[in-house]
Amino acid sequence: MVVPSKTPDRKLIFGRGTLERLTERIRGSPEITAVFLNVERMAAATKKELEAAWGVQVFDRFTVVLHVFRCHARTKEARLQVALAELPLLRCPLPTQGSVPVPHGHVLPSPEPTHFHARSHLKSDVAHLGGRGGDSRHIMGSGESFLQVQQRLLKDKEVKIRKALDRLRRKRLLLGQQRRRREFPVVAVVGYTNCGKTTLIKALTGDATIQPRDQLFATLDVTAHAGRLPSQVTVIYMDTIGFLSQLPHSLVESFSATMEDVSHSDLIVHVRDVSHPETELQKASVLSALRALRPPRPLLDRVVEVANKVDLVPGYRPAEPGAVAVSALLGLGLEALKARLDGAVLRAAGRRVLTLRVGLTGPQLSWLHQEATVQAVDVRPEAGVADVKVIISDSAYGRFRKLFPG
Ligand SMILES: Nc1nc2c(ncn2[C@@H]2O[C@H](COP(=O)(O)OP(=O)(O)OP(=O)(O)O)[C@@H](O)[C@H]2O)c(=O)[nH]1
Ligand SMILES: [Mg+2]
Repeated sequence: MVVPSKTPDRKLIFGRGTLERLTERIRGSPEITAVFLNVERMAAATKKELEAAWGVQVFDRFTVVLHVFRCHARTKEARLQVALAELPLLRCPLPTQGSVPVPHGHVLPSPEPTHFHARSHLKSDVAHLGGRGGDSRHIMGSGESFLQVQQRLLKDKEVKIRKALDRLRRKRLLLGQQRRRREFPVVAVVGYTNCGKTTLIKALTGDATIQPRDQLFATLDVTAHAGRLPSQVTVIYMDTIGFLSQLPHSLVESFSATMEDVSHSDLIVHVRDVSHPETELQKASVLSALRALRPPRPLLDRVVEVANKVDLVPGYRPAEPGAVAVSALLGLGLEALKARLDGAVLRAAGRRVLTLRVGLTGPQLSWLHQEATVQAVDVRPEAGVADVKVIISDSAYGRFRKLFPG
């Protein structure tokens, strides 16, 4: 049964007739224990009204995604980001069962800084104040209404969370700088949630500690894993949070700090689940979210497209010319991908892999050993030359040509 809906920010999501049909269907189906409405946000009043009419809990995208995020948040940063995203939920008047009148001279409990399960704790902070949600009664002596106190507590909490996030962000920035100083190129692996980013990184690095899972938003923290490319260059793969189309705005904002890392990477790899019926839509949604991060132009122009899960699509051929088809799970196409990454990473770093023919008696060979990374030397004594495979920066190559013309 497909029914038309109005825009989510209007108080009514359904027309009267549709609502009646839905109510009849839901009330008549005891197996329905909850209803998910595919709208970004529902007004608190709408939610209450629908729950009263249907007798089951009703969820929107925001609450479901937030719940998934909360279940998967492991690091302090992820938990803080979830807490920050949760705050708008608390801004609606809170339910008030069991609240007590304000005792004379009651001192406001200050919000507990280490608790970030915002809803329950804040609810109890505020419940101490008593009164009905939205009540404009003044609290003795303070000159503030219930609503004002509630807003102030929430604001305090927000400031605290933002400060804590900021501290973590600065720490991460420092780590990023250290990483850059060590000069390992960073490859950011991005894609729609559940497309196989974590599985791919596991396959590329052989890191046995990585755990891909068949869940949305299994990865909620940016993690780094070292791997080696055929040119022997070591790169850091960055596993990132999956994208989801129409992700609620406040969630996007909360997690944008994490995604800043993507803008600071040397190369972006975009993984797609080509077995998914909505793979094209997912691609469009990821690319537009990526553009919104405003990464440097060259980074965006060099995105390597990976078509994953080809094992599920017999006879798959990538539609776009540059895409590399792989099965991260079965390990298909990984060598071709590594070769592509090798070229792209070196190009991003202003380096290239070249095979140069040099004379055995001249100074070129020792010059190359000094100024470039020599990977292989193939000596041809009969011709008095050697073919030298090197990774060389564009500028060093320019000097080489100048010093040893011809
Ligand atoms: N058949 C098949 N399944 C795959 C392939 N790659 C990944 N999967 C499965 O897809 C599911 C999601 O994989 P993950 O690697 O966790 O996906 P992710 O993109 O990291 O997901 P999030 O972290 O939630 O955004 C897992 O069940 C994987 O086993 C593949 O090439 N073929
Ligand atoms: Mg993952």
